[in-house]
Amino acid sequence: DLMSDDQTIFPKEFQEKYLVSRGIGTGVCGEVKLAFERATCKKVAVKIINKKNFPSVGTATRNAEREIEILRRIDHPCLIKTEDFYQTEDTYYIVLELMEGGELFNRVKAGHGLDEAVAKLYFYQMLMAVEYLHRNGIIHRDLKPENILLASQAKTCLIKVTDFNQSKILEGETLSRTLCGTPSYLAPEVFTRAATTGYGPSVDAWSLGVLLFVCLGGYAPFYEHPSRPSVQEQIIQGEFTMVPSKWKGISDQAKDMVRKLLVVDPSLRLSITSALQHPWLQDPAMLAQANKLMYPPQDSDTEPSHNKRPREDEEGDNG
Ligand SMILES: C/C(=N\O)c1ccc(O)cc1O
Repeated sequence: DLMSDDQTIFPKEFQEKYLVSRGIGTGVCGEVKLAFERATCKKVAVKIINKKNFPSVGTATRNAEREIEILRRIDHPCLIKTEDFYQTEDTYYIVLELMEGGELFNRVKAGHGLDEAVAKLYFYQMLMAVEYLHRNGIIHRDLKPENILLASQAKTCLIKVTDFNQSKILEGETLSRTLCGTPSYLAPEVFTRAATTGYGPSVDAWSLGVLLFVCLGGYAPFYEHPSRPSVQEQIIQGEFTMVPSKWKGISDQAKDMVRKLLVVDPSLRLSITSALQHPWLQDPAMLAQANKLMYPPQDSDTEPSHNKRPREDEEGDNG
C-alpha cells in the first residue's frame, strides 16, 4: 500500500490505475478526492469510506460486491456512475464520475434560493433520476443537497444524484446510523413506523420536497431553533413556514408542489410519478432544455442528410 500526499492509504492496484490529487468534498460517510485515470488522463472522483463508520457492514462485504454489480448496471443521465471499486480490510474506495460543478449545496447559499426556472430544471432532473432508481428497486433514503451534483458552473446544467449506491452497497442501514447524519431531510415515517413496518419509496418524495423547498426558499423547512420544537418533532408534525419575504416571488404552482410532497402521511403524499404530472412541470421550454441536457445530440444524430452535396474536400461516392 502506498501513501498518497496525505495520510490516506491506497491499494497498490488502485495507485497503478489512478493518480490521486486534492480533496473536493467531505460527507458524513467519508471524503471525496479528485483523481486522474493514468491511462486516459480522465478526471474522476474517489469516495473514500472508512469501514469503521459502518460497523455492521463487515458481514455484508459479500453482498457489497453483488450490490456493486447491480449498481454497475444502473444507467441514467442524472445518476452518478460507479466506475470502479476497491477495498482494503478497513476502507472502501468507490471511483465515481466527476461533476465539475460540485455540490448543489454550495449553490443554495443560506439566505436566497435559486431562480424558480433553475430550481424547476434541477428538480425535474432529480425526479427523473429517482423515478428510475425506484423502477430498479432502489430507494435512495438520503436525498439532500450534498448528494445532488452539478455538471458545470453554468446555471442551466445537467445535475446528477449520487450516494444512492452508499445505502445500497453498505447494507447495514440501521435506524441508529440513519439518525447519525442531519435529520433535516428524513421523512416522518423514518422516525415513527420505520423501526417496525419499514418504509417505501415515498420517503424519497418527502426528501425531494425538502430539497425543492430549500432550492426555492433558500432556507430549510425544518431546522434547529432554541424556541422551536426539535427538528424531529417539526418533521413528525409536518410543521413548516413559507416566510413571505422569501417566497413572495415564487409561483403558486411551485408552492403547491412543495405542499403536496411535504405531507406527513406517506399514503397521502404526492408520489414521484404524480409529481412528474404536476402542472408546475408541464413547461415545454423547461422539458426541452432538460431533455437536451440529459440526451445531448450525438455526432451520429447530426449526420448530414443523404441529399446534401459532400463538402468540396470530401470524397463522396457521388462526389
Ligand atoms: C461524489 C462526487 N462525484 O461523483 C463529487 C463530489 C464533490 C464534488 O465537488 C465533485 C464530485 O464529482
